[in-house]
Amino acid sequence: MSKVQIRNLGKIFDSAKPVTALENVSLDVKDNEFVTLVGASGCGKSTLLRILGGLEYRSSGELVCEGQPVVGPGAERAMVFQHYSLYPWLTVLENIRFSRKLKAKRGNLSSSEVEAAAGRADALLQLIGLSHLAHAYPNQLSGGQQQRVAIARALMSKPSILLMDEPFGALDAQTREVMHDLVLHVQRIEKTTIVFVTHDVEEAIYLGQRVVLMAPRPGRIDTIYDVPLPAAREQDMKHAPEFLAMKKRILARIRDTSGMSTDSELLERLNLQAAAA
Ligand SMILES: Nc1ncnc2c1ncn2[C@@H]1O[C@H](COP(=O)(O)OP(=O)(O)OP(=O)(O)O)[C@@H](O)[C@H]1O
Repeated sequence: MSKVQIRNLGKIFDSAKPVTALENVSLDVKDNEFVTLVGASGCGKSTLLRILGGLEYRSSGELVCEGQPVVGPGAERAMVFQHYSLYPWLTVLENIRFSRKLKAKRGNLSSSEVEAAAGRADALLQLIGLSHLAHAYPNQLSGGQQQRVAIARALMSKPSILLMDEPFGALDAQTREVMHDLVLHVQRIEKTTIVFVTHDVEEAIYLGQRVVLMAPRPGRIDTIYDVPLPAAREQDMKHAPEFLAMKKRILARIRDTSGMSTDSELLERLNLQAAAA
């Protein structure tokens, strides 16, 4: 069954000069599927994710999550962004528990639910390997550690859909690899459906069961690739011929659809102009 159904979705930003950020986008994301979105800058990846998260209105089309039309943010959908946005005045554990605490304060949680929530926060801390830093503050953590806390915080309300916008964009290559395996592990045990935006084609193939390639002007879906790798990913798979062939194909298609010129004649002209200046 589809967890997310996107039908003929469009988005026009009504600025002085209207921008068609998305046109006629249709996509089904299955239960427990991991879908990655890639594409040239400005093709509407973040806009699509924000619409899925209910943070942005669509201009046209339909969007259904778990059988319900999306009209705003919802507890079944959680978002993780590139910038960790932790509360600096709260400890790691308090950051993770934050949303539950708010609910409890508002009287929306029974005492047994509060207890269960405390247990879940501890379990999430263990899962992300940061139990020893439970009482540290965000400024005492590395970027990778902060992003692990942000992921745990997003998972705290047990969302069935996790929307991730370049979550590892600011991390170094080694930390990213650790984060990739962590997020795959989380998805396996929590059975979360994940839609993940990235600029990094290797990351998109390693994580995704399908890679959705978008193209700009107007933002649209260009090609959907089924990733031909076993479900249980291992870092070595990045060197497999089918992985490398897919990476090459997707990179070439991004270049073709980006609208940016790599034309040698144009570069030559720039060189001549620079020399004449
Ligand atoms: N608030 C806004 N007002 C006007 N135009 C916007 C707004 N947000 C995004 N856009 C435009 O919509 C288009 C899609 O933007 P979006 O950020 O979704 O692309 P993206 O694929 O995520 O880009 P990148 O990979 O560079 O982050 C771009 O042309 C952008 O300039």
